[in-house]
Amino acid sequence: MPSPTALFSASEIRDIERAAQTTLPAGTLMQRAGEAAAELALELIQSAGDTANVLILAGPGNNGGDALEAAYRLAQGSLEVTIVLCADPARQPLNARQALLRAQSSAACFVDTDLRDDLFAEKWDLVIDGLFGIGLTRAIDSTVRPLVQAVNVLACPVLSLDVPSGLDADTGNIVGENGIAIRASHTITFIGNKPGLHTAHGKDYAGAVRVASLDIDEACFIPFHAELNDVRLFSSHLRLRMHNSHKGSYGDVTVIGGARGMGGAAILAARAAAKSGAGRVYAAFIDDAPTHDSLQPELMCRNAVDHDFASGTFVAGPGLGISSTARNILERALNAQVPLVLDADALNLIAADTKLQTLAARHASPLILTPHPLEAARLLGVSSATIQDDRLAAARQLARLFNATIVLKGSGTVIATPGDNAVINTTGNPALATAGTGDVLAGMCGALLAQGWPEREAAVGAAWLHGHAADVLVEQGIGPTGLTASELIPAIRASLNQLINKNAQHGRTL
Ligand SMILES: NC(=O)C1=CN([C@@H]2O[C@H](COP(=O)(O)OP(=O)(O)OC[C@H]3O[C@@H](n4cnc5c(N)ncnc54)[C@H](OP(=O)(O)O)[C@@H]3O)[C@@H](O)[C@H]2O)[C@@H](O)CC1
Ligand SMILES: Nc1ncnc2c1ncn2[C@@H]1O[C@H](COP(=O)(O)OP(=O)(O)O)[C@@H](O)[C@H]1O
Ligand SMILES: [K+]
Repeated sequence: MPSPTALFSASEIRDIERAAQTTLPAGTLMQRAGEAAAELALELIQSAGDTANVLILAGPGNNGGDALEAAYRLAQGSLEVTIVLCADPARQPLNARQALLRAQSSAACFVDTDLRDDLFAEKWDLVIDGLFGIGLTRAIDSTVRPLVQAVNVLACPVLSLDVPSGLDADTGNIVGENGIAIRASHTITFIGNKPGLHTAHGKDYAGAVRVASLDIDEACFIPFHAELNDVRLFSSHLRLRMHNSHKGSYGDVTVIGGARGMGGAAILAARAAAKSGAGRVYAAFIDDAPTHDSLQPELMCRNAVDHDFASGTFVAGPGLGISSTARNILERALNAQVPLVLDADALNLIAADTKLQTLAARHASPLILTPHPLEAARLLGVSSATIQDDRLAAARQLARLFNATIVLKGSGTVIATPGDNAVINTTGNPALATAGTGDVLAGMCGALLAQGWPEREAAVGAAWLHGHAADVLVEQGIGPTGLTASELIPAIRASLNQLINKNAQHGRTL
């Protein structure tokens, strides 16, 4: 078993599969996949009793073979198993053809796809989707499309095998132009976990993901290049405070931003930095600075032009604007050899200015960039659709270009650092889709850098905590609708303290 958080591309899965097959009798992996799928199916229909009605859709390739193996097993008991075979048996791969023969020998009932209307008038307790897996190369065509549409409006659980049919396992996008995909409530994915189940459309289409490694020998697993976020990735920095410490022990953060009309963005980032543990926080405003933040008077508010850029950690961008003053202040920050987080308009200014690009790429201290897809698109000179087409590739490309840690935000935030595995964040939800939550994330990254966390751990830890705080708030009924960025900040503080306390060894600072 590889690490439970490892993610593999479809081509890596095929390599592992090939290595495993050399030592196993033909059809073994498919039989194991069918067995694991049948096991989960039984869990999902537990409440429906022994006579539950299960509809199984089997496609033309090995994914269909997995479905037929599952059908064969489920039909051994008292369940009503109905199979729709969307394949010409003469063209099935050998193992899938064997699986068909076994399913045909069972009590499962085969129905014709033409009987679709009757089919979907039935009440199903579970649908198993084995139409297509990682072999889908083009949009699901008109023969299967109506079946997918019909499944997607059913109220029962839908279990996809390996990947929801129609979803790209590498990118989380729908395969092909005008493609369509099954929206599953559960996905059982084989051999190893896949990035496309966790980013872009992945979470919406895959539902709850379970990995069945099919008992493949550990030696067949190749090193992985992407992984799911996990507290273990940053836990060594979740340290209790030394008693003999002072504000200088936890670093200074300066947020540069807050141009006229956008002062709130800088304040949100600064408040988030303070509540994520920075020792001192400055809010350096591009235009007129307020005397203070009356809700958070600890913040030191001042005009950016008067600020000293020689030391501390900087978060440039929240509400920065794109004025020439903003540009010149940003240049000063890029020239200073200080840890730096770049967000929002700092990224837009850099995208439009080759000198700033060079300065950013040459920045010798820790550097984190936190673009959303449109900002990433501007930095790479492409459209945001191109970024979303392959979020992992885009984040990795930006990491190489700027020799920095990139946090490509959105559903399944991707964190990429040169020379290291890309990480897909697992926490967070659409409550975060509201103005200002990105400013909060940038402030958090700054605070963790200021407390001495390395850039990758700061980015990965900030993304995890930011999402976790939103998850906790939604559980409490504060969101998803109407959660505000301000409300997120105290929840982040609570999550951070909980993690630190949980991680502390018998109250000792290690
Ligand atoms: N091998 C093993 O040991 C194991 C494999 N495993 C399982 O195998 C899955 C991969 O199987 P796979 O490679 O056969 O591909 P799969 O996803 O079934 O689809 C390919 C078929 O679809 C067809 N097709 C493609 N696009 C189409 C379209 N738009 N519309 C219509 N047809 C289209 C394509 O036809 P063609 O492109 O040749 O015309 C071909 O017939 C994997 O996800 C996992 O579930 C597990 O059992 C573990 C062990
Ligand atoms: N659907 C979602 N699921 C998870 N996280 C999300 C979702 N939508 C937005 N977020 C998170 O919310 C934040 C939004 O940041 P951003 O778009 O920069 O907003 P703003 O600039 O208004 O602060 C990011 O951290 C992003 O990952
Ligand atoms: K499938």
